[in-house]
Amino acid sequence: MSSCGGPKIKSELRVFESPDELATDLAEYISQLSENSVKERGCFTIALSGGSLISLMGKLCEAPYDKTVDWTKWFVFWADERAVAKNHIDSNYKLTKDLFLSKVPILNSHVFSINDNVTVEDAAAEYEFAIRQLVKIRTVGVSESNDCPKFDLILLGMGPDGHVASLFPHHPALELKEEWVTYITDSPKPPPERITFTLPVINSASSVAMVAVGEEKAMAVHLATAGAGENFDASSLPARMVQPTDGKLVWFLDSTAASVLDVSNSGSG
Ligand SMILES: O=C1O[C@H](COP(=O)(O)O)[C@@H](O)[C@H](O)[C@H]1O
Repeated sequence: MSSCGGPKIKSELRVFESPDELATDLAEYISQLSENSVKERGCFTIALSGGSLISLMGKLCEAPYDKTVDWTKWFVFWADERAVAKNHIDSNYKLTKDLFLSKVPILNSHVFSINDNVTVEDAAAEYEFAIRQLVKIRTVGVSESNDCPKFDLILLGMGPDGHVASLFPHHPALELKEEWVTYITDSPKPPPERITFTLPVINSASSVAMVAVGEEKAMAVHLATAGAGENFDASSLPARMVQPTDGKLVWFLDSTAASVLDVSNSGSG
């Protein structure tokens, strides 16, 4: 692995020869954060996305983590979900259930999936309400700067267009300041209806991990992590708007996703 501090945005870049090496380090990283949160707060709140990220979490289900992670202290959320039934192939919940949740002993009552039986508008409102209740009892922490929920870790994938969760380039949802969870009905990537965390929630997390593999992500990775000119339109690249206020941002990249990284951004390896 080579590692370097990101440029203008306070972040760490971890670059791996292969997705397999990335997955090994990602499992260790998540396990360490879990251990720290359980020690400090008695629980670990993690918000997941969909896509390729979930298969890259597979090593967490294997030794030693299957035994060493305190799974009973985990509370699982979704940073975004597609408006499809939970057994639909496009469901982020189904993906996570099949590849991760079915393999580790996380309590069912600690899994906060998004309602697939109501409209996206209602599902977003219901999800925000549920998170507000968990913030009140401090299962989910709270940001001191803006009263937003402070998840211990938000794991994000990124599309080749730079979208994160279901926040797409130039979409008005990128501007939301008060809402914690919102919905969209015009996703450029199918399915069109989705529910998503807003940027204030993502940027209030204690840790955000951005995971990207594959050459088709290389340009978006470069633009999201490089220093940009004053005229750069941030809303053209939502991944660039992920800038935790008090938390830490770590990029996990394979060598192909990192292939266009600005060399002037690379620090010690
Ligand atoms: O639609 C989505 O896409 C992104 C990226 O997916 P990937 O397969 O290109 O890694 C994902 O992070 C998001 O959760 C999902 O809904």
